[in-house]
Amino acid sequence: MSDDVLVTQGLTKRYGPATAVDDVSIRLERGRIYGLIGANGAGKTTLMRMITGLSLPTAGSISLFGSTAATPRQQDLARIGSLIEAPALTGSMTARQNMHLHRLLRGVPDASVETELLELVGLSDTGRKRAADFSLGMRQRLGIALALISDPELLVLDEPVNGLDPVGVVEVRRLIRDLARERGITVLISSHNLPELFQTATDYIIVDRGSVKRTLTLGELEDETQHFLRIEARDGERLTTVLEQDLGTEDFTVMPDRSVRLRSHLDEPEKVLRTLVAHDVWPTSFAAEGETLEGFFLSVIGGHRS
Ligand SMILES: Nc1ncnc2c1ncn2[C@@H]1O[C@H](COP(=O)(O)OP(=O)(O)OP(=O)(O)O)[C@@H](O)[C@H]1O
Repeated sequence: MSDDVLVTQGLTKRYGPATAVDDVSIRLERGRIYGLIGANGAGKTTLMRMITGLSLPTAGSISLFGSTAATPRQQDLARIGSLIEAPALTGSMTARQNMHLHRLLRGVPDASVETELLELVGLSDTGRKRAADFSLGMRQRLGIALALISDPELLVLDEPVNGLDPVGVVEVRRLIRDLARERGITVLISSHNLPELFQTATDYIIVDRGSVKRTLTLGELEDETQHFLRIEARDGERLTTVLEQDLGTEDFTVMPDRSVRLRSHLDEPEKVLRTLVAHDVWPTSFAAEGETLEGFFLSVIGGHRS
C-alpha cells in the first residue's frame, strides 16, 4: 500500500484575474505532520479548502489516499477531518452536546467516541459550561475534537494556534504531536508564524503568493537555523587542538576563512572562552551567530512579510 495520503499536481485557484494558489504540487506521507507556513494572504486557506473539497480547483489535480480519480470522491473526503477558519461550534451548547450533534451529523454509531475525544483534548470536565463561554484555546480544542469524530486519517487544521496564549499554543501543539504518534494520523497544519510551529511539524512547506517556495524536513530546518559560536584565532591549529583536548568537543567545523563554527557549549560561551585563554589561545573574534527561524522564513519568501 502506498504511503501517500495526498498528492496534488499543478493545483491552481484563480479568483478572476487574481491567482490565490498557483501550480502547487505537494505530497503528504502517512503519519507525518506538515507545517504549511506562509504570511497572511499566501494562499494557505484556499489550498486547504480545495484539499478538503470545500472549493473546486481552477486547474490541477488532487489524489487522496492513492485514488486515481480525477477529482476527490466523497468516500475519500470522508476520511479527512478539518478545522478551517472558525470551528463549527454551536455556542449555546456544551462541549458534550456539540460532540453529540456532530456525531449524529456524521453518522458515527459509537457514542463512546464523545467521551474518548473530550478526554483526549482535555475538555471532559467542562460540565454545563456553554461553548460560547469557552476560552479561545478551549474552543480550538473542541474544534479539533469535532474534526476527529469520524476517525479521520488526514487532519487539516487552518491556523489552530492563531490568537492562543502561550499555554494554549503548547497544549494544541502537544495534542497534534500525540495524534500523529499514537493514532498514526497525518496532519496538515497552517500557520503564518514559523517559530510557533517549529518542532511540532516533521516537515515544512513554505508558501508565498500562492506558490510553494521551499519544502524541508525538521532536520533540514534545524540545520538551516543552527546556531554556533564563531571563533577566530591567529593560531588556528592550536585553537582546534584546545577545543578537542581541553574542552572535549569535536562538534565544530573549520570554515574556508579559517574561522571555527562550534556547535556545542552554546549555553556556556564563558566556559569556552575561559578554556581557550587558559591554554593561551586568544581569540581575535568570538561571537554567537546563526539564522533565526524568522530570518530564515523571510529569506525564503524574499524578505517581505505579506
Ligand atoms: N473567495 C475569494 N474571492 C476572491 N479572492 C479570494 C477569495 N478567497 C481568497 N482570496 C484571495 O486569495 C489570496 C489567498 O488567500 P488565503 O485566505 O488563501 O490566504 P491565507 O494564506 O490563508 O491567509 P490568512 O492567513 O490571512 O488567512 C488572498 O489574496 C485573498 O484575498
